[in-house]
Parts: sequence; structure tokens; C-alpha cells
Amino acid sequence: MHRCAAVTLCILLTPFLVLYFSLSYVLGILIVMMILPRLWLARELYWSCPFLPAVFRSQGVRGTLLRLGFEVSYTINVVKRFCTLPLRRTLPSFYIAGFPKCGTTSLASHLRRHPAVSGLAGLPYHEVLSKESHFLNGALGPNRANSSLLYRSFFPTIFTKFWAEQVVGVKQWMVFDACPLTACLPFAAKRISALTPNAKVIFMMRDPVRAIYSGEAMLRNMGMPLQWTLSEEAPALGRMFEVGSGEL
Ligand SMILES: Nc1ncnc2c1ncn2[C@@H]1O[C@H](COP(=O)(O)OS(=O)(=O)O)[C@@H](OP(=O)(O)O)[C@H]1O
Repeated sequence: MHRCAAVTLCILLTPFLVLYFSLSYVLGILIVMMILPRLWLARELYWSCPFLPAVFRSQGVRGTLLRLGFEVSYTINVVKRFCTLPLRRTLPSFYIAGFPKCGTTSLASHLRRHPAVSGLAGLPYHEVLSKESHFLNGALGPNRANSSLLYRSFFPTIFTKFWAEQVVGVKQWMVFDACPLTACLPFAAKRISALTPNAKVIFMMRDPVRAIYSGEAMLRNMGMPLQWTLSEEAPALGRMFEVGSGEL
């Protein structure tokens, strides 16, 4: 090729090459930044909520894509919350500690409508993500569940507090964590009292048989491969009720 034509070609290609290499560079940074925290953060989250991977697995290819999207957005959210930790200065004033399947989601969403009350600074696309932190059972690692600094990262910033108290005019803004598993964890009371000694705790209760059936239905709907079903036990439960009603 003629030297002059080669130089002209180089000049014409230069912007495309610069763009191509820049994009590769940005992609490389993003991949390193996203994959490494994702491996750590998602692993810890799945350790504290072991049913989550089963939910994704049950949906085949769609589930794999959903899992990828969830993990990336979750990682971005956690990293963003860590980066803004100096602005996150509030710990829960109260907990909805359980019990599972006893209407905790319903109560949490009613309370969040009050201008003085906020839930978690979670992802917006599912109610549960701004309801339950799973921090006390190790969402950021089982050995970090006593860190008030890390726990603060779950809650909204001082700007939300400022807005509620100075603009809306509420007397005292407060946040809460509504993880219904808390009531079932033997170590939770100690962790709550160490992190937030003045917090109040709400327990919601319901006929336990109904709650357990509701739990099974939820796990099955989420795609958990359960090896048991309570439906098969229904006649036995019936006999138990008969015995309980008079004979003993
Ligand atoms: N106000 C009120 N009264 C009675 N029952 C209620 C109420 N609000 C919610 N529910 C029922 O509670 C079940 C969901 O409970 P949770 O939100 O605690 O579930 S979870 O543990 O957070 O997954 C779920 O039960 P099932 O419908 O039997 O699955 C809800 O219907």
C-alpha cells in the first residue's frame, strides 16, 4: 500500500480505535469492579437467605438472567450505601421481628406510609427489599452482624431525616427493620440489644398452623424443591385436634 494512503487510513481509523479501546478499558474496569464485590456480597446474602438461589434456579435461563441482574443491582446498591456511610447515621427505633407469615409485610407497608417512618434504603423493585435487611443473620457476613457502622448502611440518609423533620414537620423521624426471621434466631435478641438497646420490638402472631401452610405455599411458589408437604399431614393434624378437644 502507498505510504500516503496508509497514513490517511490510520487517521480515519484513529477515532474509532480510540473509542474501541476506551470502551474496552471501561468495560474491563466495570467487570473487575462488579464481579469481585458480586462474588463476595451475593455469597454472603445467599448464606443468610438460602432460598434465593433456588428461586432463580427454578426459572431456567430466565432465572439465570434475573439472578445476574439482581446481583449486579444489589452490588451497586450496597457499594453506593457503603460510599455514603457518613450520611447514614440512623439505626432502627423498632423492629418487626416476626413471626414469619403473620402479616409482617402488610404492617411494614402500612407503617412506611407514615411520614415519620422509613424502612430500608433497599432496591425499589420488590417490597421485601425495603422491608427486611437480614443483617442480623449475616447478609453482610455472619462475623459482621454486630457492626453498628455496617448496619447503618441499610437505612436512609440524614437528608431523609432532614426532609421529614424540617420540611414535613414530623417530631421525630425513625427507621425500622422488619425481618420476620429475627424471631426465630437464637442470637438475635443479644445482637438487637447490643446494637440498639432502646429499640422496641413488635411480634406479630397468627394461628401457627395457618402460618406454616402459608410458609409452605410461599416456598413452593418460589420454586424451592421441598422434600415434604404439610398437605399429606392434614388427617393426622385432624386427629390431633380431636384428641386436644376433649379426650386428654
Ligand atoms: N391484616 C392481616 N391479617 C391477617 N393475615 C394477614 C394480614 N395481612 C397479611 N396477612 C397474611 O400474612 C401472610 C404473609 O405474612 P408475612 O408478610 O409476614 O410473610 S413473610 O414472612 O414476610 O414472607 C399472608 O398469609 P397467606 O395469605 O395465608 O399466605 C397474608 O395473607
